Amino acid sequence: MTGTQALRHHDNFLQVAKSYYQLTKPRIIPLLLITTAASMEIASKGQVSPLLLFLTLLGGTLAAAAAQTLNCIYDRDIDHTMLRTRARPIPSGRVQPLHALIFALVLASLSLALFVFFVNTLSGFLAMTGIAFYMLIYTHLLKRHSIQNIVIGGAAGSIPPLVGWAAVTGDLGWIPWILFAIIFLWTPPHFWALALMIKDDYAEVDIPMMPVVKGEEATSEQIWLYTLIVVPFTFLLIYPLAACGVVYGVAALVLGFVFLKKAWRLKQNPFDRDMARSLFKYSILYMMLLCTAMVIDSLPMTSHLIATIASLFPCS
Ligand code: HEM
Ligand SMILES: CC(C)=CCC/C(C)=C/CC/C(C)=C/COP(=O)(O)OP(=O)(O)O
Repeated sequence: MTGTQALRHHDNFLQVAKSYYQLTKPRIIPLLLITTAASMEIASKGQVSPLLLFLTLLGGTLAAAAAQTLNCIYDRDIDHTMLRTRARPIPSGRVQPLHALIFALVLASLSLALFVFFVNTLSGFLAMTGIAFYMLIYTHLLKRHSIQNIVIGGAAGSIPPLVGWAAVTGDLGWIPWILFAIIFLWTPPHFWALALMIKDDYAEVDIPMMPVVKGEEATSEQIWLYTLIVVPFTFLLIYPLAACGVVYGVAALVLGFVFLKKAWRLKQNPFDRDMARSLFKYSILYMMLLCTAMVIDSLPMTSHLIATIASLFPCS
């Protein structure tokens, strides 16, 4: 092989690797992992073993990547029509659906093996349930047929904290189910804000997303209602569950206030796409910071620090 041929070969390999990477919709995965990590830190009171954390996040990454790849195969027809998704690897012809299917099966098998052999069976079972729910319930049954598609489908994206909790404790309880519910209730404001921005795209492919079927006013009203429920819901982790403390409490209060303010402003201006964009972006920041606060709150160092500060202000 000449030098030029070797270089071309190398470039081709990089292009193929990039296409497979894009099949996994990699930008969404970090937030799924942050919710998993937050749950693990709460479950272990901030003392999760770094190896268990690494293995669980790796297994979660592989499962989420498999789920997204399967979704790319199933939705290749509508992805081809929509502007936002047209350049994805399958609709643009860079990856054959059969090759993508093999890739997804390999990722899912690696994830299951990793969970079962190095973490535990329950976490593996939950991760596989996440893939199955996302594909069968959301992508197949609901996405193209029900206006409640992302409300019910949101359960798939809410499974990662259950995986994290199960990885640490081997079972489930109230706290992980409340984490599940927080993400479940957060999903409609997260997604419908985006759907308001790109309503025309969904209308073109006959996907019954809320803004297409019910219009901007009803959607922004629904966004407001879900935000109104999810923000108070986040405080259940403090009372009665006592899973989080003051750091999380302050974060949930401030972050929740801004979330409500943005949702309220959108309700007042349902046709303003900039406000919808602002709420969509904020929804991601909200979940990221809320989970980060859970992690900080659960670290033993934080409770020591708070105890020290409290001792400086003795009350008689
Ligand atoms: C049924 C539930 C959900 C639906 C339908 C949904 C839908 C979407 C869509 C269509 C996008 C735009 C992606 C793109 O431009 O390619 C997006 C972005 C995003 N979603 Fe969701 N989402 C859901 C749940 C979640 C969950 C549970 C998380 C994580 C906890 C999440 C995290 C993100 C992030 C981080 C982005 C931004 C990606 C970027 O930077 O481009 N989503 N979501
Ligand atoms: C535990 C585990 C493995 C869970 C996996 C759950 C999972 C992959 C959730 C992601 C939800 C999501 C970002 C949906 C995108 O909607 P869409 O597919 O309609 O987006 P699109 O319009 O961009 O294709």
